[in-house]
Amino acid sequence: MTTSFSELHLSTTLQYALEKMGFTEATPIQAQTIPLALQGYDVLGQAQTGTGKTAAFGIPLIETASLEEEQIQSLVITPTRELAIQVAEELNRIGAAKGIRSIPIYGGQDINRQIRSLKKRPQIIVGTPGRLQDHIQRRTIRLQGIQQVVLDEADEMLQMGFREEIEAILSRIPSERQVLLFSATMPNDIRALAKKFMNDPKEVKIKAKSLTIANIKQAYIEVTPRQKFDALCNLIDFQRPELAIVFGRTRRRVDELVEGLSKRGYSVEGLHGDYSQAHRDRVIKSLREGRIDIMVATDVAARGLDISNISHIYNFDLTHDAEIYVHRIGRTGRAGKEGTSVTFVTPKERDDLRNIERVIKKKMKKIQVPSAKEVTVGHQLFAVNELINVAKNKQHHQFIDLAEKLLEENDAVTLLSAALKMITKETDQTPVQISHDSGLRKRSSNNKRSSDNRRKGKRNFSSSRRQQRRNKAYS
Ligand SMILES: Nc1ncnc2c1ncn2[C@@H]1O[C@H](COP(=O)(O)OP(=O)(O)OP(=O)(O)O)[C@@H](O)[C@H]1O
Ligand SMILES: [Mg+2]
Repeated sequence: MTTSFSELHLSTTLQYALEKMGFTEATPIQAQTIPLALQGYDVLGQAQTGTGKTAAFGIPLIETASLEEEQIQSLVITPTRELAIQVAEELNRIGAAKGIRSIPIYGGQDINRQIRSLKKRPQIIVGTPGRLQDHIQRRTIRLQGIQQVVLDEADEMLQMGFREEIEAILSRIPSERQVLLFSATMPNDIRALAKKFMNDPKEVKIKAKSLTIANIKQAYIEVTPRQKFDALCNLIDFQRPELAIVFGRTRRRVDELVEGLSKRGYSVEGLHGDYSQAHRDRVIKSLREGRIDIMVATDVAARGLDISNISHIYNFDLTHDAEIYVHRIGRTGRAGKEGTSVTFVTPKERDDLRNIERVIKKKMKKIQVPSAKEVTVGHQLFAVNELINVAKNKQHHQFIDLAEKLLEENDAVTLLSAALKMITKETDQTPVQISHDSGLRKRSSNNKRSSDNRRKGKRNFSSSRRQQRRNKAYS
């Protein structure tokens, strides 16, 4: 059953904006949560990655926003800076026809510049918890006019140690506000937060067999740590992703992978918390615009990022947190597109893989790493296809005279095979050393991301500060 936006009784201005964006029908999470949010209920919304949760909260915010009121009306809180930028952009697209403006507010950007843009009185602010707190304390953001608060990826913000900031922000917002909370994953501690700060929320969970979306083909390979890098190159060469994200465990791993892949001739950039915000913005933009083919990232890129042409996710390092896994692979297969993920598993990590499969309720398919010979054949087939496509699309006319001349003195097979040799990518064997990584550490009872803790619904607050430091490292 499908729901059109007109059935949701949206204003014609908004329907027009959505049509212009190419949104013809509401996704299930939108169909179920938009009416509730428009009626003023608090909403807890859970749906798989890439299924339109941003517009599910964005549409009601914009529909109810008023152009007359000269103050901030809605606040959206996101865990990462990249996400704040992306969500503000999507809200601006939805709100443009009505004249509703959203601005992103995040750490790493000049605060005075942000203060100047706040003076232009946007109706919606999308920010990361730390920087929002900063503005609230400076009184450059005033909360008394806020009618709606959205927590996007609330579970991640708690995991990152932002509980204090979020609670502090929520406790300063007028109590008659509406709170909307969205994520693809809803661990138990979110419900505790919801109980404390939401008013009898309506819970909407889009039913699915698995936590992960069906249009992502999920595979894994078994490799030793030493084989990982060559396996990655072979997979990339064989699968030929349109755009790919490779997830590494640490910043150092990410740096080494970027260096190694560049040495082998791939067009690649890295993303992690040590880079300046300007660099991070450039990398995301390059990937969006297809100026690079591969982004290697820490989990800072695991949540919410929406780049439609990402066709492949490589989990170079396994995560033992099934929720992180869900979000990582969810960077592909968005808005109905197909995607592929390949997870690298060392012999020691087999149990962790099984644990993820159990939590997501889906088995991954074991595949073999393509051999060097298969990769070579793949390169050759690709070259042949390229050649045939150029011929089919008649892009070769200016070479016809030259070809005829060449054929007077040489035979066709020799010439054609020489041409194929020239356009076939050669497998690059440049030696690359990636530092030894001891793999996943044993789960400890102190680890907040440990599934054991979650199962018991137990939270470990004592490590909150440590976690916060880690999150700064991470974001
Ligand atoms: N009704 C719709 N019709 C067509 N495309 C849509 C619709 N709603 C959203 N989209 C598009 O789908 C893509 C994914 O949406 P969005 O980023 O909101 O997903 P999400 O559910 O928040 O995923 P994640 O859990 O990874 O954050 C976006 O490019 C968005 O513009
Ligand atoms: Mg999202």
